[in-house]
Amino acid sequence: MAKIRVKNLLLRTYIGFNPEELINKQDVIINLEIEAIIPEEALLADEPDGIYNYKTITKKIIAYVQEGHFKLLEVLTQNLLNMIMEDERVVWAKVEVDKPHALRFAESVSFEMEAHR
Ligand SMILES: Nc1nc2c(c(=O)[nH]1)N=C([C@H](O)[C@H](O)COP(=O)(O)OP(=O)(O)OP(=O)(O)O)CN2
Repeated sequence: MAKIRVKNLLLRTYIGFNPEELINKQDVIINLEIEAIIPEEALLADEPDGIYNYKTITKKIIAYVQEGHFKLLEVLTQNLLNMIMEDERVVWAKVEVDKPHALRFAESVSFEMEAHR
């Protein structure tokens, strides 16, 4: 078992339900923690066959976030978590999505959600 961390993935998307948020993209910062099974053969052979490839899930998330429209931060967070858990090799995952300047007097607001098998 191994824990993978993808740190501070900075993307732009439509996030929020205020009128101006529906038409202007904003930054979101995504942090992922993924515990996945590592095949013994991959470790012994130092070969990528059968590994949980962190690039694959990161690219999928980038495309999904950049092409999507989300009114609620919790919906975006939950959908990313669901996407990660679709892979049977993932035993546990945590997703945090940060929305900088979401509130006038706060640096940011974030939602954090986790799931396990
Ligand atoms: N549970 C959630 N609550 C809110 C979400 C959300 O996604 N989940 N989103 C928003 C708004 O989209 C936005 O992030 C903040 O709202 P806003 O009213 O504009 O906040 P301000 O502090 O800027 O409000 P002012 O009245 O201008 O001070 C809200 N809640």
